Amino acid sequence: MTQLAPKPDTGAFDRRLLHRAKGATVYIGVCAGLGLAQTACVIAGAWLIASLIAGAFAGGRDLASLAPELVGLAAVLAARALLASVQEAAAHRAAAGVKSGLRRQALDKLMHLPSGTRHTGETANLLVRGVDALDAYFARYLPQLVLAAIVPVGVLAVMVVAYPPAALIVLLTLPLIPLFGILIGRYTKARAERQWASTSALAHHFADLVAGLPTLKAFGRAAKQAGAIEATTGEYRRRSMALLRVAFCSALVLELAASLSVAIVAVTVGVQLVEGGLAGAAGLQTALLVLILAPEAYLPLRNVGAHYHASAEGLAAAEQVFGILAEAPEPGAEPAPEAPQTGAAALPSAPHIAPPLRRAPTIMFRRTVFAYPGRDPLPELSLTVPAAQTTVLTARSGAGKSTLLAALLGFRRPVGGSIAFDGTDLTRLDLEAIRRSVAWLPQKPVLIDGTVADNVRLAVPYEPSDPAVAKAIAAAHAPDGRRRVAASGAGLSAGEAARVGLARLLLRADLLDTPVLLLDEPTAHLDADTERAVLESFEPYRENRTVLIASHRDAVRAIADREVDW
Ligand SMILES: Nc1ncnc2c1ncn2[C@@H]1O[C@H](COP(=O)(O)OP(=O)(O)OP(=O)(O)O)[C@@H](O)[C@H]1O
Repeated sequence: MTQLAPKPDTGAFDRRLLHRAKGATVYIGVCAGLGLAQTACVIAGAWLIASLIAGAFAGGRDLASLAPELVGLAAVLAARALLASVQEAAAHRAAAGVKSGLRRQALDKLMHLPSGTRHTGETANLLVRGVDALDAYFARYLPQLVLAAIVPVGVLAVMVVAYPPAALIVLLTLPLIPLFGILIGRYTKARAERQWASTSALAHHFADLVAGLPTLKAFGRAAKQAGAIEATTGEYRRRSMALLRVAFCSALVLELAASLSVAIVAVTVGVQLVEGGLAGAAGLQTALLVLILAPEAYLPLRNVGAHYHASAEGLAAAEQVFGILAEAPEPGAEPAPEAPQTGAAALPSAPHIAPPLRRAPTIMFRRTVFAYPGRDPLPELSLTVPAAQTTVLTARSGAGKSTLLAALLGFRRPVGGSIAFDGTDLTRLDLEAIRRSVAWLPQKPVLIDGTVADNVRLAVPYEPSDPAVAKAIAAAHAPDGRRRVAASGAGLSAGEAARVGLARLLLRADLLDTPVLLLDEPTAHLDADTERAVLESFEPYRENRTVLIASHRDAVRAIADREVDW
């Protein structure tokens, strides 16, 4: 499981989050503007209520003379409601922008990181559910944080003028709220990270389980998984409850501190009223103004504490996204291009993308060593793949043939030695350009939901013509182009799926004129007759290309110019 980055920066403002998010600074500005307006409404509302009550009960004013205050109060209440809805709309807009920006950056980065090092279920959970959890940060926590910086100042200023002793009490007790909030927040952060880790583990586990369910059923082990699921969900429940416990306790503590502080103000004001320090209608109005305003000073600070818990999960997820963004890209990787807005419409219309390698290259592995985490490194390998020839790798299973093919595309990086195309080290070449020069058939081609033809069309970065697709399908002896394929190739036999993959390779070789062909066990699932037919159709594609095939099959070895074992 990907670990959380060691140096979190998730204080009041997560600067990296705001820095990464276009428009977030504007949003903070909008929040500040709305905060000022809300503060004005709070003060005006309190003053109007105090004036109404004092006027009616101590000043002997009738309903008609109170009308201006009543209208004013209605206007203030309407303005508060309007500001709240504008705030809500701005928050959702900002959150949507930030989330899509983060997802795009993470996906761009993932495209340039070595494949196979990250669990799919976990990554999907992070970029969907995890990033969604940032809603609470942007829509709830940040606005309250801005209000917490503005409202108490405005309220205190009014209190200083109206009744300084109450202002002094609020000034002395107000810091208790953030102090308690910070103390509790330290607990929350660690717990939110643990809870997020268990969510990731749960997603990881479920994705594996669903993918492996047919196999588990065949071996009669499906029911046994219930225990494992129970343990993972139990862990998730335990950690979620622990986080909620802290959240409830925190709300209680902050509530208590605020209530006690307001009570002290109320007692002080009450004593003054009784002793005559605040006499008459004016005295009553001042007392009411102070009593109404005092809780308003504490409210945004209490809300900051409460919303911090709700936003903690999103921040823990954002931390992991930053981990991805900070990872070193593949050597030679180009900066991430702007993501296209839509699928088909964004495809380039020009049907020709010049392959950067103009002719079939000689590929050299010099004392190259590959290693997988937690495994002994594979044996050192030196090997020359001659230009414009077909080389078949026949090394034993597990020797590293697929690894070697993947390395030519930059999906695996050697830990020692080097790989060179025509004498130039791969690390000094433009990896995207190299990939555009290569047509690759992996051992298990990825198939998507659609028709066979849809799957073959994926070979090139634009919409290929129907005759070109049909030609590739025929040459690979793949099933009819109109046949439906479900996700992951369901609906096709293993041999049929391999031939759809081969058709993809042939289409790419044809249309992009790729000088390098890499094939991993292209005929592993085929009967002898189909294998012969496929290899015959493949013959013209091998001409003037550097072809590297991993295979143990005699028919494939028979077409090789060179065989390599190690
Ligand atoms: N993602 C991975 N994580 C850890 N080890 C891996 C990973 N992929 C491959 N390996 C290991 O690296 C070694 C080489 O694997 P590779 O698939 O390259 O061998 P291969 O020669 O293509 O095998 P085969 O002929 O069976 O396809 C194997 O021991 C394999 O277990």
